[in-house]
Amino acid sequence: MKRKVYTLIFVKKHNEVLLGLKVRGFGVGLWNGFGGKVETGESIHEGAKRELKEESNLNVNSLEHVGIITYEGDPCQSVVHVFTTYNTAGQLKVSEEMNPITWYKFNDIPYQKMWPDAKLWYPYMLQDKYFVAVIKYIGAKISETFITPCDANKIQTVFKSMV
Ligand SMILES: CNc1ncnc2c1ncn2[C@@H]1O[C@H](COP(=O)(O)OP(=O)(O)OP(=O)(O)O)[C@@H](O)[C@H]1O
Repeated sequence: MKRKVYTLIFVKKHNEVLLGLKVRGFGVGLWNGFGGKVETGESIHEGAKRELKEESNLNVNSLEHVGIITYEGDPCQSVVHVFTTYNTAGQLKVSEEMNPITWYKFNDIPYQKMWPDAKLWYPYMLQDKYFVAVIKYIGAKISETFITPCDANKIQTVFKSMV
């Protein structure tokens, strides 16, 4: 079975993270990082940079790969590669996909208006701790989870085996 491959990028500064409210498509009405499907012919990093630009107008040189989330069951079977960055260039702008775009303090993340799995792995992402997660959904509800911290070398090995 071929899984859809997605990227999810979190722009961070000090104790704040940039989130956008999804105004169309998958996860509409929920706050999320920036990202989308990796397209044929582009690398996962290229896809991540393109989506960040399309959705927020921000440019980024280097992204840190901090997590891999595998989603089982509904709403779809997918792999999401999670990246963070502290370094962006350009003027932040809302887009047709994300509006508004807001800095949220780490202790004020709107988990009640996000995918239900977010609160399980954001603590890792916010602390730049590498992690691997498997989340199984039945309909809109989580039925099983497995989340573990992972050292940076191991996650790179897993990542390379997937690309
Ligand atoms: C189920 N639990 C989940 N929790 C948090 N985030 C999730 C997620 N499942 C998918 N995601 C992210 O949601 C975005 C969808 O993007 P989506 O709009 O479908 O992709 P893309 O921009 O390519 O679509 P267009 O076809 O161009 O509209 C993308 O960032 C992807 O990483």
